[in-house]
Amino acid sequence: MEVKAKAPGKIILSGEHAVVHGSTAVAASIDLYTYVSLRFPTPSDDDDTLTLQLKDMALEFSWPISRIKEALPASSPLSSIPTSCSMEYARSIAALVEEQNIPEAKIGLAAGISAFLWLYTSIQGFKPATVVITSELPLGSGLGSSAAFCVALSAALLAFSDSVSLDINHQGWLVFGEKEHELVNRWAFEGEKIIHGKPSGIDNTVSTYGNMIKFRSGSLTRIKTNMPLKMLITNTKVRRNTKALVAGVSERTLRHPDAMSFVFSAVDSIGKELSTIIQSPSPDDLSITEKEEKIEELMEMNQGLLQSMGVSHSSIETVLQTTLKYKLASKLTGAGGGGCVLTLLPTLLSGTVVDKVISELESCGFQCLIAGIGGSGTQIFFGGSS
Ligand SMILES: Nc1ncnc2c1ncn2[C@@H]1O[C@H](COP(=O)(O)OP(=O)(O)O)[C@@H](O)[C@H]1O
Ligand SMILES: C[C@@](O)(CCOP(=O)(O)O)CC(=O)O
Ligand SMILES: [Mg+2]
Repeated sequence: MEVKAKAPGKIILSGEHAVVHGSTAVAASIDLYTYVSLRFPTPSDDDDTLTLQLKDMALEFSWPISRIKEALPASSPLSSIPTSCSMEYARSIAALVEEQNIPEAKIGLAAGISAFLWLYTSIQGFKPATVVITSELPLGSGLGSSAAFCVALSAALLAFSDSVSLDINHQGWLVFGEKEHELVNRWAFEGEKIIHGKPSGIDNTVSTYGNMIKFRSGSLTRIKTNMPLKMLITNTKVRRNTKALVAGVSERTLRHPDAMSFVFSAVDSIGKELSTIIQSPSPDDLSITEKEEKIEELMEMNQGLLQSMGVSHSSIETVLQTTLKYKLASKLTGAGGGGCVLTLLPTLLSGTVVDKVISELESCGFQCLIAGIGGSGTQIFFGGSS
């Protein structure tokens, strides 16, 4: 029995960090995916282990099922309702992760492996299986690799659970229905909590549903748009950790509650205005160029507010200054502190300018890509190959 699942990464057009504190944010899926394949052994395989292979990194982690049963609280009933990982369970999982001797340079993976063990044992219990992960997303760069990982994992695990009933004979990639989407999203959020500490839920939500969304306090509004949005994504290649950056903003908020509440409120207004512009039918009173100019201004304002939250970085500032030379507006995307920067590429911008700005950014050691925006959310595929 085998199932594959895929889930996309994302860009946040406005509102990262502030969304954790209740502000409106706007995000879109991108056409870079994390893939999870889940296979249960047949009795003749005589395999009684749970194995996690991280293919891109050539890493494999494996636990005898007897060891997992010994380490984790025996009375963890399989739950059809997504539940949070208790402190006690988290400690037991941490012991299982520590035994794997993760290379020091890859210690950031411990959080992802813990989320894996939580989601696996909560949805599938103590069954042997092999789970293989591959990803087109850079990890820890603001493109939502943690959410894509949790969403694809939850989708694969739920595909073979009693909580959903699916046509396992379906040919090709299958899109979940509303009920399954909700379940995947809620489980993925529990995984994100293990990785991020205090996630807003925007990343797992846009990875589950795809397209473009407006998100505020846990609820999503789908954004319908005919506007062709083209963004250059520049990866500064400065790795950072979302959990630490989110905690840093919370600490600043505790120190300066009044000032920060104005910052969050300004970000909220930016998100609302941005979604109105993106959704306004074309052609209307605003031409595409006028809309793009407004979006550029909102992006610049959002970047200024992110800077005042303390999540910019010298590498991000270099990208901003470089793109500004070409009169292009940019903002960081995701948690900041390094990671990726978005630059709006207006419809009428010539290819020559795009080539020039990319080559200047690349000469600084950054990596540029133009991803498709607003594609499909999570999907599953029954059977061996896709
Ligand atoms: N393909 C993957 N395999 C294992 N762990 C992953 C994978 N993708 C993401 N993760 C986990 O998520 C962490 C990165 O998440 P985060 O700091 O939120 O950055 P981002 O979500 O922007 O990539 C990694 O350090 C790892 O723990
Ligand atoms: C900073 C934040 O708004 C987005 C984090 O995105 P990423 O993990 O850096 O891709 C956190 C959140 O909303 O959960
Ligand atoms: Mg993340």
